[in-house]
Amino acid sequence: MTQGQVSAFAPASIGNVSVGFDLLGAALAPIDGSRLGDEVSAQPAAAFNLTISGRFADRLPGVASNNIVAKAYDYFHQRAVDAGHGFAPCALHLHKNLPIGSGLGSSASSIVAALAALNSFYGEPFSQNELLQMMGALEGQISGSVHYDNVAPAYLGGLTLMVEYGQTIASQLPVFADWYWVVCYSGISVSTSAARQILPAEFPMKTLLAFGRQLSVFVDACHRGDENLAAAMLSDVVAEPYRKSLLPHFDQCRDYIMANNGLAFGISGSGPTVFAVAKSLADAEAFQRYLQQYYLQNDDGFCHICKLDPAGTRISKETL
Ligand SMILES: Nc1ncnc2c1ncn2[C@@H]1O[C@H](COP(=O)(O)OP(=O)(O)O)[C@@H](O)[C@H]1O
Ligand SMILES: N[C@@H](CCOP(=O)(O)O)C(=O)O
Repeated sequence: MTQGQVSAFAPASIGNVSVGFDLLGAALAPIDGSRLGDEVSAQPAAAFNLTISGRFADRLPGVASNNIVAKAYDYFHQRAVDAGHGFAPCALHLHKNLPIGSGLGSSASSIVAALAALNSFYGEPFSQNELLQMMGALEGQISGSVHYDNVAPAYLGGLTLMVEYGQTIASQLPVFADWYWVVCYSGISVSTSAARQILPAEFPMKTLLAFGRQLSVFVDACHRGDENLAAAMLSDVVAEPYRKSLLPHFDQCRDYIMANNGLAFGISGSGPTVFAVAKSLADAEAFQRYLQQYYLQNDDGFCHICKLDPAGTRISKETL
């Protein structure tokens, strides 16, 4: 156990990235250097305690034990004890920067920051893959089913493809470094669990074939560095047709972006955040201005120009 404080920052993420429902995710880093993600700190304490601060702290469950960070602590503790590790309590602090129910992987960011901070604080009892499995299990408690497309990019960084075979949960794809990812959170909340429930339980064969073709061609195009082909595949035949009805002005914004050099436009995770992909900073700035004018619904909303975050979760340590 570390004697000082350990902090972990986990970035916001785009789930699905249009083409890979539950299978593809991307970590985000605003180009203005702002920290779009949650941070959790652990420090020695006589008993467990969770304190919370940050812009969206007041939107979280009033009872701290219902916070996913407290659940992450209990789960980590149980798993450590089961694995035969000693365990002295610690206190956690959550800095909640991400809006809840935003489609930016808000719960995933808290989960990843909490488990990464705890693992570092207790001297890395769990491997990266064990920790990712634990992150997926906690995310499943919130959304109703295990999906790694937010926790994996938030932890590992970059553009992550879910493997879920043998010991490998996710692998990182090559990225197009010059792409800008403009993300716009409208300011309203959409529950991931509810947005999963409106999807059909079964899809027609035509949709299945389109989904398989687009995802596999996208992955192949990333590996071959064919950005036009990769961008052409970035559309969502699974969730967007059903979920866009929850998102005012979605079609209008897509029409503008795609008519003005946009490479792609889609729903980030389960929404309401949307993302637009631009090839130049000038295009990204134009998309940001348009989305700020037409997609924002209230003062909680925001719009960031991002690059993909190659680093994922960052750990910092302060010794006493
Ligand atoms: N630290 C936390 N961060 C985000 N959501 C949390 C946290 N702790 C508990 N929750 C609850 O988990 C649910 C998250 O909802 P969800 O729609 O999955 O959000 P998101 O898509 O932003 O991750 C909400 O009911 C929220 O109150
Ligand atoms: N694949 C999931 C992603 C949910 O992302 P979130 O940021 O809305 O939690 C889904 O589409 O349900």
